[in-house]
Amino acid sequence: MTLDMINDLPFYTAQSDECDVFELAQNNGLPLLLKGPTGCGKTRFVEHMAARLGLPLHTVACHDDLSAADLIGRYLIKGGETVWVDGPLTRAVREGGICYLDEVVEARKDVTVVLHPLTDDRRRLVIDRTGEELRAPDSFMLVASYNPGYQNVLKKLKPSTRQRFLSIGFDFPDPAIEAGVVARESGLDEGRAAALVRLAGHVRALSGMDLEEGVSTRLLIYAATLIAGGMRVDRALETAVIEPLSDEPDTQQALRDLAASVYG
Ligand SMILES: Nc1ncnc2c1ncn2[C@@H]1O[C@H](COP(=O)(O)OP(=O)(O)OP(=O)(O)O)[C@@H](O)[C@H]1O
Repeated sequence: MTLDMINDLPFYTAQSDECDVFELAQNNGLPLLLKGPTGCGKTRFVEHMAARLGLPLHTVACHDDLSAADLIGRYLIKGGETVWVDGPLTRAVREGGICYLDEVVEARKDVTVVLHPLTDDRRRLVIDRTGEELRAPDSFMLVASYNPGYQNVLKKLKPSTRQRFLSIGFDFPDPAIEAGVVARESGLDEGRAAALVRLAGHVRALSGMDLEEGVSTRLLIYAATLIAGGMRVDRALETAVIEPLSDEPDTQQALRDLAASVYG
């Protein structure tokens, strides 16, 4: 039995010293930015660390319609009365917990500016609508993630935002670690999980195709889950890897050829 299971923590295998960095950042009231491709474990890492530190976690999936009120809160009519309802950022500040802004680069710049007084030594959240100014408790931590791989020139974090965060670069784990993660999450045996990870290595090395990004650990876990459930490997790869990665017939064929070379 692993320590994670004993403590009932969300399962997470560290890639490097990211757990120590997170803990030091949290201890010192510093915000943290996680950069890396989709499905490589950033969210799981935050869930694991929040549980390990015993802090409540409020996660926000950022998008371009997200308003400052979505983060901070708004007045709502309830039973004929107007009541103030905290947003996830305010809840995290009040509770001294963690607020995780997933894909923060999707949020409008006027929203990210709300974060500025919270992410420097002021550590304050101003709630204009209620006239409150909250001082974040020492345990409060802001964590954000983004995927630099999308190379969307229009969507970049302002330097004044990104230079308020410590940053950790994530990538897909080393093959042995990734095979362990895939096996553990799907129930597939390590040998067949390792074959999926080998295929992933080839897919991630492909260049000049219409793949915006290599196959994620998340998709490998999907494929492994289908295989563990009794699906033929080629069908599982079609559904969990090839179709999700590309709509282009030529690219799909190239992926099938790669799979054939691994599974020969
Ligand atoms: N190091 C790891 N330890 C344990 N599980 C992992 C690890 N890396 C990836 N996973 C698994 O991969 C899945 C996808 O990871 P996660 O949701 O954390 O990705 P993400 O990087 O946050 O993706 P996105 O940017 O799309 O939100 C997790 O649900 C988990 O099953």
